Amino acid sequence: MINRTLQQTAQLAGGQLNNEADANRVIKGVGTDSRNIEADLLFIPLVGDQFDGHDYVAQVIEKGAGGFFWQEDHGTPPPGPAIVVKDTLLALQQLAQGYLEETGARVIGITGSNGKTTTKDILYAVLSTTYSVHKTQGNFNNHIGLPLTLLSMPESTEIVVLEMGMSGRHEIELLSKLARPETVIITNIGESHLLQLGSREEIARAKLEILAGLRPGGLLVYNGDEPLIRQVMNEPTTIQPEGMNTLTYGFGPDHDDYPTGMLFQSAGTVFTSYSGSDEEAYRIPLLGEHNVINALGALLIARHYDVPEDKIREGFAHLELTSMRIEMIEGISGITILNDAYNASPTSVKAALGVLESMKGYRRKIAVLGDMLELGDREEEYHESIGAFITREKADHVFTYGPLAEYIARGAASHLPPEHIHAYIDKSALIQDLGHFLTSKDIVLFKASRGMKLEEVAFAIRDIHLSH
Ligand SMILES: CC(=O)N[C@H]1[C@@H](OP(=O)(O)OP(=O)(O)OC[C@H]2O[C@@H](n3ccc(=O)[nH]c3=O)[C@H](O)[C@@H]2O)O[C@H](CO)[C@@H](O)[C@@H]1O[C@H](C)C(=O)N[C@@H](C)C(=O)N[C@H](CCC(=O)N[C@@H](CCC[C@@H](N)C(=O)O)C(=O)O)C(=O)O
Ligand SMILES: Nc1ncnc2c1ncn2[C@@H]1O[C@H](COP(=O)(O)OP(=O)(O)OP(=O)(O)O)[C@@H](O)[C@H]1O
Ligand SMILES: C[C@@H](N)C(=O)N[C@H](C)C(=O)O
Repeated sequence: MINRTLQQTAQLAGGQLNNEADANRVIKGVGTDSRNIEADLLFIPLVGDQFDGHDYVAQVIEKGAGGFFWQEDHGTPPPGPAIVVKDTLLALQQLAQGYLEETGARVIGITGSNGKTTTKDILYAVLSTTYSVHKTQGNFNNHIGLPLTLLSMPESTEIVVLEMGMSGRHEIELLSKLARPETVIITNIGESHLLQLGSREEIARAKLEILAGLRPGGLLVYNGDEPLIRQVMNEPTTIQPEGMNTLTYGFGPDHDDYPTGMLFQSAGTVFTSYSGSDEEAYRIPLLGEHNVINALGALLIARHYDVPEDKIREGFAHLELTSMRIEMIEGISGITILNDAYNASPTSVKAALGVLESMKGYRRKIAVLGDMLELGDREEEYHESIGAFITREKADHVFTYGPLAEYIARGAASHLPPEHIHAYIDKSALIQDLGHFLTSKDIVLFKASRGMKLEEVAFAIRDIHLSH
């Protein structure tokens, strides 16, 4: 994490030290929440929708904070190690950019509608076998989270892997220009945040903003099965760096890397892929075709960074995936849970149902699906189409949760008999009925948008069924 004097910090952030006597105080790390501030941290008070961080500066001084930013439009700063800035958010971003430049860490940026976190975790595992690597923690992927990620980076970091998220245009452009990546990857173009963007073409344009900060001669790796990426890349308004190189991955031999075989096992996937001249075999502790595709993207980048093949396999073997991304929970009562409840969009729900379909040897397959949010004015149509996608090979029963998910139930009637379709609005009723419904050797998938907090149902079922 950043470790600088207040004088150095002020220079990096474009601020002014309020008291020269504080010039040589040292800050070790930054924080934006007074409730988590510890001694020596730099407190950065952000002005948010609910709170103004400036109201908590006195508290952080009492806690022994190493210093704090103070936005100049908030009047005179309270006594203490203050750095006065025009805008605390901009100062956070500028400090992060300056620190990144001083460390010299090489930047890999990841964006896409689905798979950013998964691909980040895969890349981190593989690159860490060979380099000192830092990565986005959790889902800190926006105009606040990305700078905080950079400022938490050890000085010795060689490569930093940054998730770049968006729910509107020009958000990724800001992140890319801040981080100046040398390599970027676009995982896919789905439907996430369609409400704000209006079309998949606009989603693609938002994702291609990642090229705005790509260094000259930089590398773009992308999912070649998504035609919108190449289409938008070739639009005259799309910013591209001079000498940009590209690599594609996906299904089929017209990509730089593609799977030639996949074997789905109970707790992982074995796949062979063809890249350049050789066909190589790998195993990932992940489920689903979509995670093979995520792994292919990471493979291309790992080879670009000269990670030896044996180290790539070692990285795959030690991969630790962020929770609630097709997370398998098995228990002594014989019920298996697939917790994929972090978020949901039509593309990712179809991917998850594909995983359920590939699972063999279970008595019944049950899909518990909640509302998919932020899909715009065609949301009901999207939900009904997911229902119609559920064949008996994918699920024997479907439980829906939420008002939009009732359209999933409606669509499910295309293939499932009415007694196999169960719609709920009340979470506790769902927990109770599902808890009684599930029996040994059932496998149950949970998937819904973040706002539905469907993991609460998954954890309740776990606690009912897997603890005894
Ligand atoms: C600014 C901030 O960090 N807010 C967090 C805070 O929100 P809350 O509403 O409670 O407070 P305010 O924002 O009003 O507070 C202002 C500051 O005051 C601090 N403060 C408050 C009280 C107090 O007693 N002391 C204080 O110091 C406070 O800490 C603020 O700094 O808490 C929420 C609950 O924990 C947080 O969720 C909220 O964080 C916001 C949303 C945020 O952006 N956090 C980033 C660090 C981040 O990266 N969060 C990611 C999620 C990012 C995300 O959603 N990405 C999108 C794509 C990008 C969309 C883009 N348009 C966008 O706006 O994000 C995606 O789809 O992935 C995460 O946490 O996972
Ligand atoms: N390549 C992919 N194609 C389709 N769906 C995917 C893909 N990768 C992951 N998913 C699905 O998307 C869900 C979220 O995965 P992940 O967190 O990696 O995506 P993300 O892009 O980081 O999401 P967010 O933008 O919300 O942070 C997973 O649980 C899985 O269901
Ligand atoms: C939480 C955010 N990353 C996201 O994915 N939002 C959509 C709407 C979801 O939760 O499905």
